Amino acid sequence: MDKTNVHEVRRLLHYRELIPRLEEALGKFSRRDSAEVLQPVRSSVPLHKHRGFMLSMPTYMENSGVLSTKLVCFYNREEGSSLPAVQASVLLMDPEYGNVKAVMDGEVITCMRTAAVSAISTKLLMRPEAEVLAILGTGKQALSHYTVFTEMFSFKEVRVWSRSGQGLQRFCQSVSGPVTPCVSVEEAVRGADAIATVTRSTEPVLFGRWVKPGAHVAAVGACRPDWRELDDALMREAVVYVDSREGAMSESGDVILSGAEMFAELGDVVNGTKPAHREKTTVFKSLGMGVQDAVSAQLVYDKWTAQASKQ
Ligand SMILES: NC(=O)c1ccc[n+]([C@@H]2O[C@H](COP(=O)([O-])OP(=O)(O)OC[C@H]3O[C@@H](n4cnc5c(N)ncnc54)[C@H](O)[C@@H]3O)[C@@H](O)[C@H]2O)c1
Ligand SMILES: O=C(O)[C@@H]1CCCCN1
Repeated sequence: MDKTNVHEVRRLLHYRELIPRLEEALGKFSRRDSAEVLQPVRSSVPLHKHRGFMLSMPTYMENSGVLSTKLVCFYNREEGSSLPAVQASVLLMDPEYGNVKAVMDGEVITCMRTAAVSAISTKLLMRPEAEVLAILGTGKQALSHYTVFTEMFSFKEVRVWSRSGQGLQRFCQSVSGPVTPCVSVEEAVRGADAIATVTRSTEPVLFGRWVKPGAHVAAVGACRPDWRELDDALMREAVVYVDSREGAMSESGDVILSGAEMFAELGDVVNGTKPAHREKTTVFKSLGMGVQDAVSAQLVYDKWTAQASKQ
């Protein structure tokens, strides 16, 4: 298999197949069994001139025979820039021979697996009677979060906020279901039961004083140790879950700078070794993990080879 392009990955990847695999992978990761998942903290190279970073995300799942690495560049672009904020490729390798089996587009994988993991955190940590979802940001992640959240849950209202009026308009035109555009973050999140923060902000946009007690926040942006999306009050009041403790300690400004305690990894909740505090305000601080890309790429590869062998 050579280069699998964006359209091919989009055609082959579906949330209904991806979500159970990701949930299983989160559980495996949190067991810290090196035969299940070996995933060192990713390395990061700053691209100062272009206000970006390159991340290298190797992962080995010995028991499943999956060896992969994602290479991803992300940028803190000016608003309105036509250049992409995130570009990625995923390499799948044969662990015995060391050859590359597939190189595939990583942008769709990044969008879908990140939104799917936020949906898993929301499934596990949101109150069952939830009615209102708020999405902060209107970029690629906002779209994938809208798609999977409206597929998985039955919210009565989905609100969205963007600091860019144009972005808000584009988002509302491109989604297939109902959405309420909001002019301020406060208007979007007041009374919301679930909130997804998917911005490129480097300073807090979501403040604890606006958040309904018992709400669940899936915090996806702010992936640098000095970047924030959530304020100290929210971080300290909420029960904080992370994807990886090591990752959060090295990369999450919201965790490091607030001094908030990390209660558990999402995988601990999947494994039943830590409780899901649905009754409390919860934050899931997502940074993204190589194992999420590994299982997503393997799923694409399996479906691609199964189809190719029938032709
Ligand atoms: N946790 C993960 O696994 C993961 C994966 C991919 C991307 N991300 C991060 O998620 C964020 C969104 O990614 P994307 O691909 O949707 O980017 P994008 O560029 O497509 O969208 C970014 C959105 O943030 C808004 N924005 C930019 N600067 C802002 C500011 N200062 N305040 C408020 N809003 C601002 C933009 O208007 C836009 O709506 C980025 O920070 C990215 O690094 C995280
Ligand atoms: O895990 C990822 O793929 C992302 C890419 C962009 C920055 C944060 N992490």
